[in-house]
This record gives sequence, structure tokens and C-alpha cells, in this order.
Amino acid sequence: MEAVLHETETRMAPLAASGLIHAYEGRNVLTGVDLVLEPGSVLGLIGRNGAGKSTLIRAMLGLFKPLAGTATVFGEPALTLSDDAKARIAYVPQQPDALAWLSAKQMLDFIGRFYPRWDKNFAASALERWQIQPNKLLAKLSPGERQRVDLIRALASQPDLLVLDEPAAALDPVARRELLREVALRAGESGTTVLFSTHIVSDLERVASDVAFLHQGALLMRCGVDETKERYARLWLPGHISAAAPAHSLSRRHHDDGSLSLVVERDAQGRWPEATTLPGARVDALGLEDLFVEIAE
Ligand SMILES: Nc1ncnc2c1ncn2[C@@H]1O[C@H](COP(=O)(O)OP(=O)(O)OP(=O)(O)O)[C@@H](O)[C@H]1O
Repeated sequence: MEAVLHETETRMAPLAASGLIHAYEGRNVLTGVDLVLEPGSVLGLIGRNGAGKSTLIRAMLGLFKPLAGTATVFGEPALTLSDDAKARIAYVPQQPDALAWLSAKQMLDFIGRFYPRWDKNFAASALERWQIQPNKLLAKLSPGERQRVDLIRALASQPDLLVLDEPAAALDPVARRELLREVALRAGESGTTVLFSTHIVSDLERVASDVAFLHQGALLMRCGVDETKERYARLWLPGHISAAAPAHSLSRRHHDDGSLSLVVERDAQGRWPEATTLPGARVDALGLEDLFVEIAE
């Protein structure tokens, strides 16, 4: 029954990956990633430099063929998407460089022709609001301006699925806020499903409904942003009881004085590991940023 439910959920999902494995030059970059986005959710994908976030995003969108595993977009195999499905997706890569010989306005006019729901007014007003000279060649824009134009392109197509690879990397704080507001608006009002990768935990807290943490090509955790504080904690055990540490933890750090810190998780029944109740054990709540630092270090 559970398998059937899972299959249905995956089939209906705007974006889903199962068992994705990939390697570059003999080095594993994705080690069997399963990830499903529910319609209307905003998933923040976080992880250290080189964790595999861009590779995962590109594999999920069918932009290359991974060594193993499958990805689907709106239930269609990502590698052979129909034109209808493609028209419902907007993807902004980390370093947009396409069509650099056109001006911002020319590029937006050109791309707009391929999208049935293209919002011409939004494109024009966003160019003005984000202070982009419409007739300047894309190649001559600063990286932040270039990224803004690509974000305008993505948003003007009114996608059902918006995928942003580190959208805020080159943006100043004001532009970042505006982008996040726009993303939250699209998700809230139009039900757009959003996947974005980021290093900026506060951005994620501001707009994401869910968070997934990729570490060395593996998805270490995935849960609701509001749930993380309830679900994960740091357990500190002094040396004399450190042997009682649970076998499973998300991270484990031995200290010089013999004590041990671990990131632990509640089980399916909502219980912390037994060691948390031992006299001398200490359980600390973890904010999202602390949680990532603890796990990724
Ligand atoms: N085309 C490629 N050829 C060889 N190695 C690659 C290629 N693309 C990515 N890699 C390597 O795969 C690993 C994961 O890269 P990826 O860009 O997916 O990470 P990331 O999590 O997006 O990193 P960042 O946060 O720095 O953008 C890195 O070690 C990178 O050097």
C-alpha cells in the first residue's frame, strides 16, 4: 500500500528523483538521491560548496543523463520532456550566459515568444524596477544585473515549476529581498512549485516551506522548515557516559576531554534516543544554521 502511495505521489509530483547516482572523473557526486517536491511547495536545497546541488538540479531537470536513477517532471521522464512540460518550467542556472549577444529587452522579447503565458508587462516593469538598461547587451551587464535579467525571464514565463540555482549569489541585499518576496508571492498566489539552492540560511528560513540538506552527494535530511527545531537537537554526553551514545546520528564529534556531541533525531514515534535521558546528558535545540554547521563540518 505504501509503495502504491509513494508511486502515486511521485507520478503527480512537479519534480521527483529516485536513486540518482552520478560521478565525475571517477569521483561520486550523487550517491543515490531520492527527492520529491509536492505541488506548491518551496524547497530550499542547501549544502556546502561542491556538495552536488547544481548536479542534482540539472539531473532532476533532465539536462544530462546520470549514471543511474530516474527523474520526472510533472510525471514525465525528465530526459524526454514534452514541449508542454518544458513550457511550464523555468530554470535559472548559477551562471547564466545564454544569448549574451542580445540586449536584455531583445532577449526577453525573443524568449517570450516561446511561452504561452508570457507576462510582457511584468518583464517590462521588472526591468525598470530592477534598474536594468533594456538596450544594453547582456554580455556587458554585471553578474548581478545578468542574474536579475535571467530571473525576470524565469518569472515572466509564469511557470508552474521554478528552479533557481543559487539565485541570490550575485544579488545585493535589496535585490535579494525583492526576489524572495516575488518567489513567496508566486508560491502563495499562483501555487508555483519552487526549488532553489542556496548557502544563505536566512533566505531559506524566509521563504522555503521545506529544506533538504545535501552533503557529499547524499541527502542527509529533508523536512519542513518549521519542523527542524522540533525534530533535531544536539546531544552532549560527558566522557563517562559517551559509550551510551546512539549508534545512529547525523553527526558525531569527539572532544579532547572525552565528551561527545551528536546531532540526533526523533524516531517515527517522536521519541529522542534513550541516551538523552541519562543523568549528565544535555540536549540543546539547534537553529537551522547551527544544524547545518554541525552536520557539514
Ligand atoms: N562537468 C564537470 N566535470 C567534472 N567535475 C564536475 C563537473 N560538474 C561538477 N563537477 C564536480 O562535482 C562536484 C559537485 O559540483 P556541483 O556544482 O554540483 O556542487 P554545488 O553543491 O552546486 O557547489 P557550489 O555550492 O559550489 O555551487 C564538485 O566537486 C565539482 O567540481
